[in-house]
Amino acid sequence: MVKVQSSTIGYPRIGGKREWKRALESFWSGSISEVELLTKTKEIRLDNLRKQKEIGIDLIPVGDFSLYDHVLDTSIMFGIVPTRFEYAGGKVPLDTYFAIARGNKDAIASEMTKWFNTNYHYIVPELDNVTPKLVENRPLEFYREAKKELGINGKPVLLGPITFIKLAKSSGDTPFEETVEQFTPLYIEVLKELAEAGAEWVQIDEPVFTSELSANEHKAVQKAYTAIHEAVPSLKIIVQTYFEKVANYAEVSALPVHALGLDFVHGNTIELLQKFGFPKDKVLLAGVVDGRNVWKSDLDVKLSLLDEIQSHVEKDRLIIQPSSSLLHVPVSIELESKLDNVIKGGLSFADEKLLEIVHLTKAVQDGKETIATELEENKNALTTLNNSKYRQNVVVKGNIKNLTESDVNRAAPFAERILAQRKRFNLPLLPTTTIGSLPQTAEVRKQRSKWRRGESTAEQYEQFIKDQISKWIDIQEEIGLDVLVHGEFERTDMVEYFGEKIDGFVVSQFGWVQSYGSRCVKPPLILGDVAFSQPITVKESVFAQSLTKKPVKGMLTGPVTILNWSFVRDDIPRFEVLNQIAYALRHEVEELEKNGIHMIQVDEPALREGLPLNLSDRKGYLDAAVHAFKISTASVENDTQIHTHMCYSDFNEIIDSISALDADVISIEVSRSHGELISAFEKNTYDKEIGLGVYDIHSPRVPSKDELRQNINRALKTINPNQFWINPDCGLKTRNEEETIAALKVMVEAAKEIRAEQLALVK
Ligand SMILES: Nc1nc2c(c(=O)[nH]1)N[C@@H](CNc1ccc(C(=O)N[C@@H](CCC(=O)N[C@@H](CCC(=O)N[C@@H](CCC(=O)O)C(=O)O)C(=O)O)C(=O)O)cc1)CN2
Ligand code: MET
Ligand SMILES: [Zn+2]
Repeated sequence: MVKVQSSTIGYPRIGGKREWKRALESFWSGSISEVELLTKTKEIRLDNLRKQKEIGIDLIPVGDFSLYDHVLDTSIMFGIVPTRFEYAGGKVPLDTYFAIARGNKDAIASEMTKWFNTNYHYIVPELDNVTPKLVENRPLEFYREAKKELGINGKPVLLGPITFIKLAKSSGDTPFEETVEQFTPLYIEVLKELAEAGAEWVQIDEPVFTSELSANEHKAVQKAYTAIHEAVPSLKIIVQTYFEKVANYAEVSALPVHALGLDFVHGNTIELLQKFGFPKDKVLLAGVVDGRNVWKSDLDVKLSLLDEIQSHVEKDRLIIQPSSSLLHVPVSIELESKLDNVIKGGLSFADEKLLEIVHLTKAVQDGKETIATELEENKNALTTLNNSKYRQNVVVKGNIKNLTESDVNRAAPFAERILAQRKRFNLPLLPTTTIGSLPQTAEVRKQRSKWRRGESTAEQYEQFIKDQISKWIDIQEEIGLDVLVHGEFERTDMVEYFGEKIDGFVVSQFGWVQSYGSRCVKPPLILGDVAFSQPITVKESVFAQSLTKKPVKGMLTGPVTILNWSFVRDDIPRFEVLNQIAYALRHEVEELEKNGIHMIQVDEPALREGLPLNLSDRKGYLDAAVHAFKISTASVENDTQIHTHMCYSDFNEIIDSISALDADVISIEVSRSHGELISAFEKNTYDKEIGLGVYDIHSPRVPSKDELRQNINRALKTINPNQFWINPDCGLKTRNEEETIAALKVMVEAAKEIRAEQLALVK
C-alpha cells in the first residue's frame, strides 16, 4: 500500500518560553559560559525534534536550528567573514559569529534586513574580499546529532545557492553566473558528505524562485542543479520554495531534482498545476497548512485542495507539509491560559499545525472517514468562532462604507498646509527631533511586569511612567532638541500595545516569534471586527506636552504596520481589515488633535515589507496602503502636521506611494544605504519635508560630530535645507540612557553648526 508522507520545513528555535533568548542573552552578558550556552540550546533543539517525531512527522528537518540566523550560518559554513573581523580561517569561532551579527568594539556589524515579506531579519552576507570554502559542514553535524541522540534520520536543510547569492551583497561586478559557479562545488561537497553519512532526503531552500529570474540567470540555475544532481544522484533533493507561487514555473519545475516544494497557501499555486501540470518524474511537497498565520486550518477545505492536487500528482508522489518554515508562528497554544476557549479553539500555533499535517496525511492515505472525529471537532471549533460575538460588529462595517473621497484627502494641498504649520510651530532651519521611543530600560520592563503580576497598583505604574516622561522631557530640553517625544515607555511594543487598546484584537501570553537575533515580537491577533473604543495614546502625549513649550509629537503606529505585524483573521479580505484599523486610528488622530497635539507621527515601518513578492499584486497593495494611511490622517486641520517614519526598506520602488501618503514630514532610516536612498528622493523631486536618519541606532557606538556633519552635508547636496529635518535612524528603545544622551547631544551640536553655516550662506 502507498504510504503518503508528512513533512515540515522548519520549526521555531526560541522554545515555548523563549528559553533560547534567555540562554543567548545570558551568554552575551557573561553570566553563562559557551559550554552552558551550547548545552542549553542543544536541549531546545532536541526537544523540537522529539516533538515532531512523537507527533508522527515523517520528514523531520535538521539544521534549521540557529544560534542567531540561518543566513549567517550559511555564510560561516563557507568561511565568509568580512575582513574587519580578522578571521584566520578554519571553523568560525562563536565570538566571531556573534560579532558579525552584533558588532564589537572594533568592527561594525553586518547589515541586517528583512527576510522576504516577513518580519524576520537576516544578516546580509558580504562577499567582497573572501574566497568561499567549506570550513564546517553544519547540516552534517545536525544530521549526525539527530541520528545519534534520537535515532531520527533527519532531512538536512540548506539555504540554497541561488537564494544565498541573491541575498548577499558585493561591491564588485562579478557576474551572478560566475558566483553561482564558485559556490556549486561547495554545495556538492556538503551534499556528498551528507549522502555518505546516510541522508536520504535533503531540503534545499530556494524561496527566491518566487521572483522572476532572467533567462541567463536560469541557465546558471539549471547548470548548478545539474552539476549537483550528477554529483549526488542518490540523494532525494527537494527544491523548496515558499511565501508565493513560483515565478518561472516552467524552468523551476524542469530542474533535475527529485522533488519540488510549493506553497499552496500564498499565491495561486493550484492554478499553475491546472495550467501546466506537475512533472511526472518528481515528488510534490504540498504546503497546504499556513506557516505564516495562527488560525486553525479548515480541514475540509484543505482536503478539497489536496483532492484537486491529486488530480495532477498521484498519492505516491505526494508529501504533505506546511506552506513554509514554522519559524514565523509561535510554539504552542497549550501555554495560553488566559484566552477565551472560543478563541483558543480557532487557533493553531506550530505544534498544533504539526497535528493538522498528521491528520491531513492520514486522511489522504486512508480516507477521510478515518479522521471523522477530528473533522467534526475542527468544524465545530471554526463555526463557534465565526458565529461568536467577536466577528459580528456590524457598526464598523457600516461606518467605513460611508467615507467619501473628501474624507480621505487633506483639506488643502501640502504647499498651503506647510505655511500654516510653519506659522504654528515656528521651528528653526533644520529642526532636530527623534523617532519616538527612548530607552526601554530593564527598570521600565521590571515596573511593568510588577504591575502585571499584581505586585504594584495601576496608579503606581502610571506614576512611574509619568516620572519617566518628565525625566526625559527635561533631558530633551537640556540637549536642545526642537521637537520632543514622550518616549513610548508605556508600550511593550509599537504594535502589541495598540492591539491591547483597540477592539477586535487579542493579545496572547506566549505568542512570541523571532524578529532578529534574540529579539522577539508578540504579534497581536486580529480576531474580529476592529473598532476604536477608548483613547489610546492621548493621556501620555497630553501629559508630556503639559511639561514643555516645545512641540511634543503624538506617536501612533500606522494601519499598514499594525496589519503587517499582526496575525490577521483570514475569513475576510485583508484590505477590509486594513480599512477597519485605519478607521480606528482616524478616531485616535482626531482625539489627539482635539486635546492640543498638533504634530502627530503615524509610523509605517512595515509598509515596504508587506509589498507582495508577486509583481502583479503590488499596485493593488500600495494603493490600499496609501488609502488606509489617508483614512487615518486626512481629517486634521491644515496646521496640524502629520509625520510618518519608515525603516529597513529599499524605498526606490515605492517612492511614488510614499509621496501619495501626503504626510507633511517623513523620517527614514538610511544609515545602511546613503547614496541610493537620497537619489530616490531626489530623482522624484519629493516635495514634502524629509528627515534622513543621520546615525545608526542599532549600534551602541556614539557617533562623532564630524561623521554626523558629513552625513548631513551629503544630504544637503540634494535636499533643500528648508525641507530637511535632523533625527536618528529609528527609535531609541534598544539603547541605554547614557549612549542615547551622548549621541543626541552630538547630533544637536552638529545640527546647530550646520544651521549657522546655512544661514550665513543665505545672507
Ligand atoms: N512588532 C514589531 N516588529 C518590529 C519592530 C518593532 O518594534 N515591533 N522593530 C523592528 C525589529 N526590532 C525589534 C526591536 C526590539 C525588539 C524587542 O526588544 N523585543 C523584546 C520584547 C519586547 C516586549 O514586549 N517586552 C515586554 C517584556 C516582555 C518580557 O520579556 N517580560 C519578561 C519579564 C520582564 C521583566 O520582569 O524584566 C518575561 O515575560 O519573563 C515589555 O516591555 O513589557 C525582546 O525580545 O525582549 C523586537 C524587535 C522590525 N520589526
Ligand atoms: N516610533 C517608533 C519608535 O521610535 C518607530 C519604530 S520603527 C521600527 O520606536
Ligand atoms: Zn524605525
